[in-house]
Amino acid sequence: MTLTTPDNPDAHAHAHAHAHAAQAHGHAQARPDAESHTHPDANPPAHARTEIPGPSGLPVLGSMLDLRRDSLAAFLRAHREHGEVVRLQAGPPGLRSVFHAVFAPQGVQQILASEAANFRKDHPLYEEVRQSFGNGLLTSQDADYLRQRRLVQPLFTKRRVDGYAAAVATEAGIIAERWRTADDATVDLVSEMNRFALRTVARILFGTDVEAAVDVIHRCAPVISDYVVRRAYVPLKVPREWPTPGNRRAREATAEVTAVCDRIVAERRAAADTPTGRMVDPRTAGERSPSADDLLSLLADAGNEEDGSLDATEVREQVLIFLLAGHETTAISLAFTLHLLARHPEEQARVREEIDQVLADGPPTAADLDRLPRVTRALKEAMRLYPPAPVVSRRAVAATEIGGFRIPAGADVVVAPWVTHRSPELWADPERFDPDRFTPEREAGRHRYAWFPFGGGPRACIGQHFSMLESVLALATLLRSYELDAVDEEVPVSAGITLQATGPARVRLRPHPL
Ligand code: HEM
Repeated sequence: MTLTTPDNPDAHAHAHAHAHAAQAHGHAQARPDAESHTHPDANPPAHARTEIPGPSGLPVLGSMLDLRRDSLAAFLRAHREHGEVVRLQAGPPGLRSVFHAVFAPQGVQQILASEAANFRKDHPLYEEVRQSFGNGLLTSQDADYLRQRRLVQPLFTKRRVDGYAAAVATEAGIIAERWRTADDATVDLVSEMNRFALRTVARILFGTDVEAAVDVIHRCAPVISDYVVRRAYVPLKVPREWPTPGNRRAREATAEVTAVCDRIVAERRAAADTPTGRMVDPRTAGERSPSADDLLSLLADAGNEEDGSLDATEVREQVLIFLLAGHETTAISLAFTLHLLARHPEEQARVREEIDQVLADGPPTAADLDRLPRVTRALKEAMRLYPPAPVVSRRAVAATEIGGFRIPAGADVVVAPWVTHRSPELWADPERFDPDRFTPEREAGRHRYAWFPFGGGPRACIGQHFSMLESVLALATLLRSYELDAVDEEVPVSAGITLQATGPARVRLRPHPL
């Protein structure tokens, strides 16, 4: 897999220097990496076309209803009918919101990587996410972002991530055990994997004291996510303070998750003097065991520092962002991998054969990761068909050119793994589940941004290595214990902040002899 986020902590110093240089131009948002060249003053060449094609939609509402009803289908149709750069408009004249969608890998690379400094997280969707979930690593920009990323990066180096394998295997083992008592031997993968991923990220990043948070996040996160997405695309927003039922529901849900995060932080602070709760120096964090220097320790410690590297609100917001970003995405990729394998028994048998050959009696370890390429390929193919972050949004600072079209300054722009991953120009028979698309030979011939479930460039997912490890080990644990038959053939989806399964993905379980 091509991954863009460097594990090497040295990359920070390098990136930092770049970011400062970019800041001097007034647009730095990020930690540019080797891939990223900033063109903050980019002027599109005169020959760039200003008329961007796109659906005209309804005379008054434009594409609003299509986008509301099924934005993923609307994007696919826009690509099919209008090409690689499309202009969409929604809402009545005067209140119309206009945005651009870019589908070709070259354009995606420009937005996420090579012109990353010109494409900021100022898009209305990110503004709403920021207001609801706070200024954590996913949403912050500029100096705040650099500070936060430097602080948490040591938790995501390869060595640290390998150290999380035991906790992942334990949590996956708990799910496998739970399934032994499932009613009618049938489970819904969507809710099962949600629970697994939330418990796992909570355990790894926050220690073991988060049981209470699991239920609250489970219940409240979807309410807040729905609210955020609904607000992001309406031309005229009702102020958040008004006492409408929608505002009230979202406010109550936010208050609950905030209280839970505050409680987690407070409990850890109270335990700070005990040997297990000891705060540590983030500079030496990599040298210690995961339980003694998890995310919460790093954050709480930084929150204590006199130079104010993180204030109390930032600590809580970081906790919240990591709980959310760290579970829904992995959960959906796991659920769809298992469900696709349940729908493709021959592929499931090939994957299981590999697992049976590779795994010894005990739980899987990080060392098994490279020895399970078939499992990894099935996971990557599931993330192609069901990218957990189906759409990623930005706002252009300066005008630029993409694919021969002029993107104006201030334009809202989205890239959509959902569409690029299904483009017939890039993927033969794109709807077919075919894990062999991800053999090393076939991957080598592909554009870096033909497959980008983790985003790319300086703001690529910090959790990607962890998520891959977690998913492969969980798949190995579950598939070596159970054979799966699909009960639901199709699982309906919609685009929230992450991809949402809007129906169950049930499978029937048959114990697989060990
Ligand atoms: C299949 C699993 C996952 C997928 C598909 C995924 C996808 C993404 C994508 C597309 C982005 C970039 C968003 C943008 O450019 O606007 C991102 C960023 C991020 N993800 Fe993930 N993610 C996954 C798992 C995780 C996990 C397990 C964690 C935490 C433990 C995590 C934490 C984050 C954070 C904090 C960011 C912001 C990083 C930054 O801007 O520096 N993600 N993720």
